[in-house]
Amino acid sequence: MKEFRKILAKTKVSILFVIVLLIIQAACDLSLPAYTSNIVNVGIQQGGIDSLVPDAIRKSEMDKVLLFTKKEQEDILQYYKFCSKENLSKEKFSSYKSKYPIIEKEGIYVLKSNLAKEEKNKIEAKLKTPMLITYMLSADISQLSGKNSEKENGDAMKNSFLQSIPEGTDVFAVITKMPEENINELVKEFEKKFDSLGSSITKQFGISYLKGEYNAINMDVKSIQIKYIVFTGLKMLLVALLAMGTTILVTLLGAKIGTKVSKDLRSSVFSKVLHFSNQELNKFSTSSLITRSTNDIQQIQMLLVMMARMIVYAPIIGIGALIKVTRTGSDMFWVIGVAVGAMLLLILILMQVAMPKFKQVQQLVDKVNQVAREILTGLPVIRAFNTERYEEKRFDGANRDLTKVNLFVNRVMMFMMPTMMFIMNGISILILWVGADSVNKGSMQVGDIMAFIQYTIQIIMAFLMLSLMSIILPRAIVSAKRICEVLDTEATILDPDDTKSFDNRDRGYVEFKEVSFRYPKATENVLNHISFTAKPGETTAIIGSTGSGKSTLINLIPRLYDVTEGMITVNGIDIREISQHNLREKIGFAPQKALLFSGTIESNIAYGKDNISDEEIQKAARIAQASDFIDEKPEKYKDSIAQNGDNVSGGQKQRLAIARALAKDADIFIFDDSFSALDYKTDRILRQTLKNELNDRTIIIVAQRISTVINADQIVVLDEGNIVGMGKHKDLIESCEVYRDIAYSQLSEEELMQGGGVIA
Ligand SMILES: Nc1ncnc2c1ncn2[C@@H]1O[C@H](COP(=O)(O)OP(=O)(O)OP(=O)(O)O)[C@@H](O)[C@H]1O
Repeated sequence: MKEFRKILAKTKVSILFVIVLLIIQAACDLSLPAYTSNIVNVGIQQGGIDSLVPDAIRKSEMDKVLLFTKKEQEDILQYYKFCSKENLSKEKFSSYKSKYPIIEKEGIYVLKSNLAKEEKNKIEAKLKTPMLITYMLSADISQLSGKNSEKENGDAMKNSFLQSIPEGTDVFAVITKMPEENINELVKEFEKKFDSLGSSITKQFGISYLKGEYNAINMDVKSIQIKYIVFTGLKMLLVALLAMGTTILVTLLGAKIGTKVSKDLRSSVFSKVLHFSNQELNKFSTSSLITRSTNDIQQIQMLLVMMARMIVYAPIIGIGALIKVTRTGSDMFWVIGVAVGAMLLLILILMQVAMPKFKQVQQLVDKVNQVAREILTGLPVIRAFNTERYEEKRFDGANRDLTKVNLFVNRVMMFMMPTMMFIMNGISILILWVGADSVNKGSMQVGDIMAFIQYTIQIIMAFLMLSLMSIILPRAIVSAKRICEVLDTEATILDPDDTKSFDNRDRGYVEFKEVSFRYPKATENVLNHISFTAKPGETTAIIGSTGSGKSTLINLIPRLYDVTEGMITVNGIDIREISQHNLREKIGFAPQKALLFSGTIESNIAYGKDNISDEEIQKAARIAQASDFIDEKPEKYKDSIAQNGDNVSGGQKQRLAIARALAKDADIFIFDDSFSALDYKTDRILRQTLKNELNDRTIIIVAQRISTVINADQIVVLDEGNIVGMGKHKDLIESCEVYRDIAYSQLSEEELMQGGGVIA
């Protein structure tokens, strides 16, 4: 987990950058519904007039308005410039005339430019009520307002207020003469009525008043509307482009983070595995390690790519949309509860039905993989035993099971999309239904309903994204755990802090001192108190029945496992005190199972030594008795070797593995049953050449054949992990029963007396 965190920490900056981008994207996405609402409310319904502060107003009209706010008169007028034919220069006058044609007849107040929003809000607060009262008391209300609802409301208010005034009297002339207290009372009465009408309707009154005033000034009202719609549309377009840009960047970065993390994880897992001893390798199994470094890492990559989009974005947009919805001031909040509830119910039902099947799918995929691998690797055996039919049926069964569950899961998930669309459309209808009433009451505008629908959909989508993550997340968590298991496993074979080094003049002097060994988790020792010495210039052979511990014994020398008791020394130094690299440099090893790598004959022989010359390669091949068959190949040493060395015979493979060990020019050579696939003649010549060419090196040979060991300087006889005999052939034949049994089972007495008849 520690290393996993370390890998994620490397992408911390990119992840932070993605979060910032997602916040920008969410801000853009969240502002789009507000723009739509503004286009509908202000652009279409209010003719592009967005505030109740008149840009220009006739002097006569301003005088009427100011009647109802005498105390604030100066405060309001400071934001306006009075313009008339008399106080403007000729040029200014003509420019004002083109904009406000009425100026020819009457002076006007023009709002000062560059006013801050707060200042405008302040003016609006002061002017709104007086302007509305002026509107209500205007004689030609029916002309000013095109809407029936406004006309009805306006007429009703006007009639109730003006009952006391005789018909035909100028209302404003009367009010001008009224004492200030009476005017204040009048204003209060109107305020009460405005409050009862609702903010949306009173705003519409104010807008209607302004439209009428602008018409009276002969301003180009149409162009105000078009300007507002085009300007807001352009802003919307910019925001949408910004959202698009951030989406592309986030996707790119998400993919980059995902691939980088998976690349780093793959290298970490791989370098960890390379340092594993056989003990750790056995613990995980090779196929599981392959799956962990491919499929499991792929799951993490997928999660990281999606995480940016879903886990981070969904809460931002969900919470953002909730805040925006509350700001609309609507009382339809409960609709969101209904929507989210319906969504959660749908997801819950689907999860209940589909989730167990998801797990089953994974298990069935494993099964199909296992059967396919078994069949593909065992094809020669299947053909030899004519069991193609049976295997076909076996594969078909596994395949069919997987298809069945997959189809079920897909059918269930198929319901998800249409049902989700149904819920979304249903919720939209519900919002329209409830919202229509709010519009009627004047507490909401049409554009607000549109924005409300869009925000609700954004909230639903956020929940949906999070629930989708709940499907992907458990799988990725399992994969992360499997990867961490590998990363957290410490190799049991480690270099000491202070390593000793060999004296370069010494050859390899190998000594086993009372060595015992037990495999991890095994209950009994495989080797017991083994003590012997393998000296330079001598061949030490190890012989014993199958399972007696021969391979185990020699695997201890290059520290593929560590001894459990006793010690092994090379040139007098405990091999655990030397670095693994230095120790293994000293050893040329030909394992029991000759394993070649894909490449050429040359690359395989040169595998263990840097900067090896062609002569050295050819010499190693010659000693290993491989040059004859190599020379027959069309491309000789450049001839290709397939994966696992599948395009050469068993004997040829062994000879190349021996050549590879020899090319290393080491001090200690270990051959683990490496001559078993060789014919007797080659075996004999090879041993003879080895003896001649490597006369100052330590040779350790594990063998089953008595003829291979008969001429060794020292033969160690193993039986059930114990040394039961040690010495030369002649002595052992007389003194060691186990050796004698092996010998007699392979050669006739006569051959044995002649020294095997095959001994060089
Ligand atoms: N990785 C392992 N984990 C547990 N036990 C093991 C492992 N490898 C080998 N053994 C056991 O250790 C014993 C000795 O095995 P080893 O391979 O050393 O025998 P061997 O003499 O080389 O046999 P052969 O001649 O058949 O290659 C056997 O009983 C075997 O089952």
